[in-house]
Formats: sequence, C-alpha cells, structure tokens
Amino acid sequence: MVAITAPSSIEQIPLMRCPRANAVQQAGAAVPCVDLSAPGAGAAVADACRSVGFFRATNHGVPARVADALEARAMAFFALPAQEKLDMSGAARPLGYGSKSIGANGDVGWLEYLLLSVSANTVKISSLPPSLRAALEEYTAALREVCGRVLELIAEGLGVERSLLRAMVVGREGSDEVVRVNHYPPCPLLPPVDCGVTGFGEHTDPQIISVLWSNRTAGLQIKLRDGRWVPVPPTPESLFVNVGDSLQVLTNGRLRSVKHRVVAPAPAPDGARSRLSVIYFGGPAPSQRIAPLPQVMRDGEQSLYREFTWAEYKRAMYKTRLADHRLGPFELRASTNGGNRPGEPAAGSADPAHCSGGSACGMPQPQQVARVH
Ligand SMILES: O=C(O)CCC(=O)C(=O)O
Ligand SMILES: [Fe+2]
Repeated sequence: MVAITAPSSIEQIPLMRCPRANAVQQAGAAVPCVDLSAPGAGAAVADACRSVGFFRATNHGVPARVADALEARAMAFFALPAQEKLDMSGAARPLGYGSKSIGANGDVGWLEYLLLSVSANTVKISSLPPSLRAALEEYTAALREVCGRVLELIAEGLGVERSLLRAMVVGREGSDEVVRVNHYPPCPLLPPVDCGVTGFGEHTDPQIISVLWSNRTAGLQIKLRDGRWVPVPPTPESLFVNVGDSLQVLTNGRLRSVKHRVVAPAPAPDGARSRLSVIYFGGPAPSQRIAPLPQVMRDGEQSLYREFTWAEYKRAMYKTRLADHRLGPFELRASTNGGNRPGEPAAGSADPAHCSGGSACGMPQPQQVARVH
C-alpha cells in the first residue's frame, strides 16, 4: 500500500525497462507456488518468503465467485465518469479514488484506483454503490481468512507459536486493514522495444503481508534477489502473497519484503483488456511495536532495526517516494549506499531496470517519459 493524494495534472508517466519475452517463460519457475492445504505448507511458505518474499498460493479457499463479483462491480465503478467516481468516494488523501497520481510526492502511473480502509468488516466510505461495497466486504472477509492462514503457516515455518503473527492483524481491535482496487486500462502509447509504460512504480509493501488477486491481464513484476525483474503470470484462480517491510523487521531480516511493480497493459491488435487487481494489506494496530520478535532471534543475535510503531512507520512512509528504501532510516547497521538495500544501486545511479538516459531504450533523455494527455 502507498499513500495517495488527489488526482493531479501530472502529464508524464515514466517508462520502465521490461524483461525480454524469453524471460516470461522462465518466470513461472521463478515464482514459488504453495498449496496452502498441503502437509508441509508451513515450511514451503517460509522458504518462499525467505528466498523471494513472494509466492503464488493455491487451494486458498476463496470461492471464484467472490473475486468475480468484485471484478464486475469494480469495472462498473471505473466505467463511470471521473466526477461521479470522485463524488462517491472522495479524492484519495490517502483513502478514496485516485487517478494517475500515487502518493503525495510525485509518483505517477497509468492507473486509477480505490484505496479503502476496512475495519470491523465495514468499508469506511458509505457513499460507494451498495453493490460494490457489499462485494468489497465479502471479498475482504475472505481475504482476511487467507491472511490469517498464511501468517499461521509462516509462524509454523519459523518454528514459533502459531498465532504470534496472525494475532497482530486478524481479530485484533484497531488493526489497519486496507483494500486497494487498481484498474489499469490498456495504454494507447507505444513504448520503445523492451520498455513498458509504468502502471505502478517499484516499491515494497510496508505492512506485514499483502495478498493480491488479479484478473487475467498481465503486468505485475517482482524483483528477484539477483536483481532480475520477472513478470508474474496472472492466474485468477490463485492469490499472490507479498512479504511486507514490517514482517521483514519482525523476523530480523529472515523474510525479506519483495520489490514489485506493474507495467501498464500495452495496446494489442485484438484489443487488450484492462488489468484489475485487488490487494488486501494486513497491517497491525497503529500502536503495535515493530521490532524483531525475541522468539525468532538466536542467542546473542543483534537486532538489525530500531524499534518503531506501525503509526510511526506509516508517517515516515507518507513522506517518501514509492521506490525509496523506506526501512533505511530504521536500520541499525551503518548504510554504505545512501539508504538503498544492500546490493542495490544508490539513489540517482544508473539502474539498468529503467529506461533512462537512452542507454536502455535508445531514447534521448527528454523522452524517457510518456506524455499521456
Ligand atoms: O496492481 C498490482 O498488480 C500491484 C499493485 C501494488 O503493488 C500495490 O497496490 O501495492
Ligand atoms: Fe504493492
């Protein structure tokens, strides 16, 4: 989840360098898949969260009709005139309806979205169409169960008490549950070869975990530990689980939050479909202390992070850009590369993942952004 501001008049959306077509075939293998109902699922989930920070979950127990109903209601909402969408949900500050502008600090993408807080299983915005609200509430209730189950499996895989992580989010009074519905219409711009138009810029999710569903339209990519970006093939019958920054801290870095991003759907001769994704973000209560859990630490192990509360981390996050290494200021080890994650390029240095300066896409500097109006 990221902070959102009101739609702005921003006219330029950055391009990103995309994995070549042959990487798409390898991608399936790079994304771990865990059957949540299988014996040994705890070890498999913990392994995936250690090695990639992301996995595809099957046998998750959410009936297909729940996501299908939400997709239909959400697409009907996004088809409304912009003013009606704004009147119904308010401009995203950070909650509400937003278009192209993500957060308060200049991030832009080819998308529109609804960002909603859900507590006591009630979507907070009462002026949304009742059928959309009902679909969101049913979906959230189902996803909360998946989140709880995954957190139990992670605890089991880490060898700690089963309810330890789950209890921070599920059934905890005041926990910070947020749902985001992202709509990426087909983008009419033709980016240079091996590039795409940014749908949602690279970031990690700050919560404990997030669970994503998408329709059949591709676009999500994750960054592997070796620095390669790989596309995540969309499978609407599966859910995708992201390790968030808070879980990284709670496990003292054993599990690592995954960088991910979305490339906007390209125009296709057969008429590309919109991408629709719905993400449930499992965040703790604002007063929850986030620090390495004593239960996961070995004797004498040093904490890699200073303790903070979830409210403190959220405040800090609202001041940053999507791609910033937001845990940097909370790390206890001296940083040697300007607050970026170990092994990642320092801010402002050439990152081969981006279409920058012309080297990646053969484009001169001023054209590294796409004009959208
Ligand atoms: O839309 C997607 O597929 C992912 C979006 C995302 O990462 C987010 O909303 O945090
Ligand atoms: Fe995300």
